[in-house]
Amino acid sequence: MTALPPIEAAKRLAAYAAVDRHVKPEHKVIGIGSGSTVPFVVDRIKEKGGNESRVFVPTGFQSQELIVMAGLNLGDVSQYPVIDVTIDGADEVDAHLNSIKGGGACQLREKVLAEAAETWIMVADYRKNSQILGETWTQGIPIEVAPFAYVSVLRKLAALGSPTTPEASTACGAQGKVLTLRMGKAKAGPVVSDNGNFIVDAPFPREMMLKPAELLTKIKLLTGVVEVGLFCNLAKAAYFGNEDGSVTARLADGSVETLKAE
Ligand SMILES: O=C(CO)[C@H](O)[C@H](O)COP(=O)(O)O
Repeated sequence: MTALPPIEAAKRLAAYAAVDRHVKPEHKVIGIGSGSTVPFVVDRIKEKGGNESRVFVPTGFQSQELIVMAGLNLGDVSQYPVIDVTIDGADEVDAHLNSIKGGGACQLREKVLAEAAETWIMVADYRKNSQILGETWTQGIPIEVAPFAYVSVLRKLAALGSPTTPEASTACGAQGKVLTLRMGKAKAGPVVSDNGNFIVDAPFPREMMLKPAELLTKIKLLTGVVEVGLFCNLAKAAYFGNEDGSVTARLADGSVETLKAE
């Protein structure tokens, strides 16, 4: 196997373990998530073969390109509303398999494919394996917002408790991060999602992050919010590649397995 930098190697370990466990020969419709871990998922699926009679459904532009470049059959969730298994990355996963997603601004399509899947699996490196959301992913919950409503949504998120000054953020345990409209890196102006919407990153007080499903409901009810990057009660398992070459598998029933390095 090619030598990779440690974090990339950890991502690959997680992705390979998840494919080996959850993509079964009888699975014909497979969801492919977004981010930098997912290319290893596609590599493994390609390597294992048997894909001629399968269809792969992407969560966004990046995964669509991955599927096409790998020579796999591309499908759409409107053609395949029931997916056998979707494997996706995550920005942080808590002790109960709730997660923050949307670091790549794909959370709307990612959630549609997570909910469409009989089995939804997360893959990540060890840095994402957390107890409480917001511990390591400090920039806030990614929220997809209708562009014309973003100022109104920012005001409502602030009223809900998302801090707008570093002082308030530090005081409430949100690690100094503030409510922000996500801006492009090589583009003037805001990040625009694959669906033409803006992304707001909203940190919340630690006590609110302890109850992610409750927080998700509150944010989702704000007019102008399209989707929230909190994924609660959806995952069957999460796989984390570790620095020592092992993989930690955390399952929905709370059990934890360590898959030893080969
Ligand atoms: O939610 C996502 C994109 O919206 C990604 O799955 C998440 O950001 C994880 O990415 P990576 O595998 O690069 O850590």
